[in-house]
Amino acid sequence: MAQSKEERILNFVLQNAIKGDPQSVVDTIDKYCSQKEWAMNVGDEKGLILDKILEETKPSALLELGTYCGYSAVRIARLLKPSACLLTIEFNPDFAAIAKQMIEFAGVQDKVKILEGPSETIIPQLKKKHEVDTLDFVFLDHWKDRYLPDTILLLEHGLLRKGSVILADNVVCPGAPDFIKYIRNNNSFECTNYPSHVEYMKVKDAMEKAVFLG
Ligand SMILES: O=C(NCCCOCn1ccc2cnccc21)c1cc(-c2ccc(F)cc2)cc(O)c1O
Ligand SMILES: [Mg+2]
Repeated sequence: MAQSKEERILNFVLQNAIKGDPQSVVDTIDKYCSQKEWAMNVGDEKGLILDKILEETKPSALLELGTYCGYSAVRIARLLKPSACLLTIEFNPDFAAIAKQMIEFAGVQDKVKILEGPSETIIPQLKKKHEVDTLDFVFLDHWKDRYLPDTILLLEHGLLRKGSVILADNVVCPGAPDFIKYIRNNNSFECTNYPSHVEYMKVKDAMEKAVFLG
């Protein structure tokens, strides 16, 4: 069977990165995807914005929507304190299998749990099935038309608390206009826009941070 792009990315990491070194895994994926095959990782430019917001927030309970190959899960986990936990939801089983191997190679498997399936099914299960109380940090990087409905699901299920941070990738390209309209007009959120570019491209993009005010 011909290899998928995601398998080629994983194999490049297994052959070129340092096992147990999450920074080398992040750098190796960025090298492959900027020089050989584009892929929808958050990337190095937006990754630095993500890093900075994580360092300011110091979260213990995190949720990521859109694992893909595990680039942002490794990038996030490398900055977390030992007791912190990142739950990451992936819809595509092939991508989830790649991400599992990527996360284990990076050595951050103790801080990351991959949940396979659609966010609309898994979010309502987080409290009872996955022992979540409230989330300190949510990274939205899945289907762009799910950003708004899933934010509303998080609110409805009491998963946000005063100070919870939502960070959304791609609010310019591909864009999430309904999410942006809602979150910027909702007085329960304090929003900040971070202009950037689509990963590994010169095309304009941005991330949006929304702090829940309770
Ligand atoms: O499409 C993108 N991401 C989404 C993947 C599917 O996510 C599906 N998915 C993952 C969990 C999950 C849980 N529930 C439902 C669906 C769920 C995405 C796309 C681009 C992009 C930019 C320019 C282009 F010309 C073309 C593409 C860039 C990005 O950074 C992205 O993140
Ligand atoms: Mg993205």
